[in-house]
Amino acid sequence: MTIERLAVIGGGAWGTALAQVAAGSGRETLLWVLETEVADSINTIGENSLYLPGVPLSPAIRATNDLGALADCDAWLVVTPAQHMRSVLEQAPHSGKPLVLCSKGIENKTGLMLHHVAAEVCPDSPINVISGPTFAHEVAAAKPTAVTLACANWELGEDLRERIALPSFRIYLTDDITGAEIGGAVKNVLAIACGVVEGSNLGQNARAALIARGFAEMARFGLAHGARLETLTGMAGLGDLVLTCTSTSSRNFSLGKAIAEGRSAKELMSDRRTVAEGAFTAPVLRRIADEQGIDMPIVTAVDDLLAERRSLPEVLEALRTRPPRRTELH
Ligand SMILES: NC(=O)C1=CN([C@@H]2O[C@H](COP(=O)(O)OP(=O)(O)OC[C@H]3O[C@@H](n4cnc5c(N)ncnc54)[C@H](O)[C@@H]3O)[C@@H](O)[C@H]2O)C=CC1
Ligand SMILES: O=C(CO)COP(=O)(O)O
Repeated sequence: MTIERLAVIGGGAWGTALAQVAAGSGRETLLWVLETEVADSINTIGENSLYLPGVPLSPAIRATNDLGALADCDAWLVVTPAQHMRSVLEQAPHSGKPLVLCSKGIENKTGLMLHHVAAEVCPDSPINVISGPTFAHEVAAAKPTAVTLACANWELGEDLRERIALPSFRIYLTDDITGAEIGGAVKNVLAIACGVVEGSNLGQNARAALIARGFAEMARFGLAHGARLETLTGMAGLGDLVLTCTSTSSRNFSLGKAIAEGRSAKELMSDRRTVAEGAFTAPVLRRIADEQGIDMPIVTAVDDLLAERRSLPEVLEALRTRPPRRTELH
């Protein structure tokens, strides 16, 4: 199928940056945003001054608050916070259009991965996923970026790639939707843990060890759910893990750092406008891992810290004194 008119659902930093990509070759792109002031700011001054300030946006982007306006578009990039995806899709006029899920998380109340949520709400739509190491401000500024596009079928994947890719936005195709989603969801929790290491001044050796052991947790969880290791070692897993575990540009990393510096997790969460998905993913990921007997000590530690169930010295001591495994992955 020819995909010409693209819509982006969600006017946070990432939705706005993806609209900038979709409009990159001057093609009209519709951006649904929740807040009227965000639509006004994009349509009048060409900037999303609330979520992506300082980035001049393409004039080919038109913002709307009306979900009904999406009916005319050929495919939708879905970029709401994970916990709001279901309710937004339920109100949108879907009718078998391809969806590309770009959010990272697991639905807390059901434990479902986002492609399962989308399939429940939009049963006639082919569901696809974009994931990878993609700080929104860099993508919006056309800095070189590569992502994984996981597709329901190869032909649709090629059509979507053709429509979305730019020289600065390189797209690798796969059919491993589960792997692409798990990589993006799990790395957010691990980025919080790396922020804790940074804020606790534990050093770069400790951070590298945490990235490696965190990846082992991602791989154990992913493989148990049918993900492929090649996906988890690619953009959507390891690539994104490295990005967000090494930079204060990551909201998740910064959250962990602030907790280690003595701020209360609950206070930090209640104060924020932007989303740190790892805080919502940690409890549900831990719950699923516990139910399925998947060993995820770093995820468990993050969940306990966020819920203020254990103190920072307690979780660090528990991680430090775990008996070493015979092999690294199992
Ligand atoms: N910012 C980034 O660099 C990247 C973000 N992502 C993912 O994209 C998703 C969206 O994140 P951002 O665009 O960064 O958001 P953001 O943190 O910049 O903004 C928050 C967004 O939440 C929306 N929101 C708040 N309450 C809502 C509700 N009740 N219903 C629907 N929407 C509501 C706001 O309208 C706004 O669009 C997340 O899953 C995130 O993990 C993925 C890759 C990169
Ligand atoms: O997912 C991201 C980059 O790939 C953005 O990470 P944060 O949500 O931690 O800022």
